[in-house]
Amino acid sequence: MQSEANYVRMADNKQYQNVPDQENQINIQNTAQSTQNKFLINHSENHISEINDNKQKLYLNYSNENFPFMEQDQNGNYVINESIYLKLDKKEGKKFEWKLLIEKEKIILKSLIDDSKIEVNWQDLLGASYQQVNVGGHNIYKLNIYLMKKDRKTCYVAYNRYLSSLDFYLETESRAQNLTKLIQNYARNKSYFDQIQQDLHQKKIPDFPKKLLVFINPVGGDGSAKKKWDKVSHLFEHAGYSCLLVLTKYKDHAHQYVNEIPADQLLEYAGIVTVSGDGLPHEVVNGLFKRADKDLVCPKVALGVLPGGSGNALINSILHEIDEPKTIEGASYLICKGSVKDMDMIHMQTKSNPCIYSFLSLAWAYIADVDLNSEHLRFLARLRFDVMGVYRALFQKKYSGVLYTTDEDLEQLPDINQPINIQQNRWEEVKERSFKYFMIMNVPLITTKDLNAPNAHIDDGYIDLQYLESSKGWGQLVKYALTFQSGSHFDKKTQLPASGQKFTYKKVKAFRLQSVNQQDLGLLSIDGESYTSDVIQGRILPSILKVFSW
Ligand SMILES: Nc1ncnc2c1ncn2[C@@H]1O[C@H](COP(=O)(O)OP(=O)(O)OP(=O)(O)O)[C@@H](O)[C@H]1O
Repeated sequence: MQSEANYVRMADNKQYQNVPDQENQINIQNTAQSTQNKFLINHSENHISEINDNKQKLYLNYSNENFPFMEQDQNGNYVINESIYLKLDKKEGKKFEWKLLIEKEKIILKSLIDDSKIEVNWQDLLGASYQQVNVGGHNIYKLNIYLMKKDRKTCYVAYNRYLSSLDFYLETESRAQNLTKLIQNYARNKSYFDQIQQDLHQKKIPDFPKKLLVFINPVGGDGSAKKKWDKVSHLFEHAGYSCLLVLTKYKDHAHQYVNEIPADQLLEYAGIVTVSGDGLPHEVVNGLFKRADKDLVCPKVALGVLPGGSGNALINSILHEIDEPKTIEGASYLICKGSVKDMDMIHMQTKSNPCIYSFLSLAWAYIADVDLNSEHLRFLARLRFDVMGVYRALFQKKYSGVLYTTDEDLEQLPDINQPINIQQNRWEEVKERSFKYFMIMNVPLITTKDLNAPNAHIDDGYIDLQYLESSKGWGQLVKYALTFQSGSHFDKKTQLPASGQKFTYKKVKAFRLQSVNQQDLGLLSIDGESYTSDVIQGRILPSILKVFSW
């Protein structure tokens, strides 16, 4: 598979290479020349006494060793002894000694000279790297601790995650390397804190699974997915990941790739990332779940999405649910943190396609029309949905179909070639057979920003169903079209359709939609991809897909 792919392998552990730091070298040298002996601190001479405030804390100590070690305090808690660092004030050329404490929720850097203290919440910690720098003729090691704090530059701009770094200096490479690994491990997984003691006891800091398989769709959205990746790839390096990039060459390339790659190779990856709209993750998920060994690989490989297309509903729904910035930096940060969550999917079925895995939605009638008939407006990026949405709300169509739903858990879908047996599984049939709007949702957002299903959650075990029968009148679709983008078609308190809205809203476990006359139902959009059939049915598969989230 790999020889066919147009791939670029990023340098593994690039951050470990020696990178001369010209700026610092010049600034530091002025003072270091005169204070050379003092500058390179002798760790054993500067041993700092233990700090014990009865909290569970880790104190790093490198004295006489290149490896931090731990010991038990008088309360029986394990502590890792303190270490000494230099922080250099570039402007004034001063040097400061600092120590590093790692706690379960945060890293604390304390100055030994004054009361200065820097606290980094685990939640904002991205990773670390080190480089060799030459200071006053001595090679020392610059350690960068990377943070990505949630912030807004001005009140007019939405929140984003911004990269910053804290720079410290260490005397030996093995100290810098060990500490880099330790911080990268801890940044990815808070519970690594509990394991640090054991690792240090055995003088071994493990490498975490740090390979990602990244698919980039060069033709998705406005065609800028590769540029978008280039803008954030350094964040993945700072977090310690190495990435195999695959630029997709044709539709279904990613599907085929993940479907055919041998399991042992696939399991080397902590996750699969797409830089695209929703089409490429749809391919990846279907390629993965249609593998014969899906029960082995799917629980171990997580899906991450970087918004790089015109419809980015999946990643924006995930970010929406955890209140993270809906930006490529926010999405990158989410993947870098490495936490994984179980998400629901819907197993959908048409007569010609017995198994379609959907993580987003099924649109028919108005929305399918807007989504799929706006392909010729692709040059407008996400604006294409707005332009087509207004047009179709003004010039409305009616769509015929028979709709069945049930809120009972189904072990499997009914035989698609047989009529639904209403007596079984509490199936209900909707009386009216003409609709203007029909939407099945598994996530809250229908596009990059439209909050169509504010009460749908990625792991609630239900399908959100909304539909509007034709008998409800022309004005109802216009009212719906004007409000569904903001989510104000729902009452926030009751979580039911807002006053004046006449669409039907239900949480169901399974559905079937079939044509009244054996003809095609018309356009069906599953996760934004086009399908046609005279019947489509689906059931919820709770918590089956691993996605990067917390
Ligand atoms: N190299 C390629 N050439 C043609 N089509 C491709 C290629 N790579 C991926 N595709 C297909 O492009 C379609 C759109 O992809 P993607 O979701 O990334 O972009 P998008 O513009 O946001 O579209 P969507 O409307 O689905 O959100 C998908 O169906 C995908 O299978």
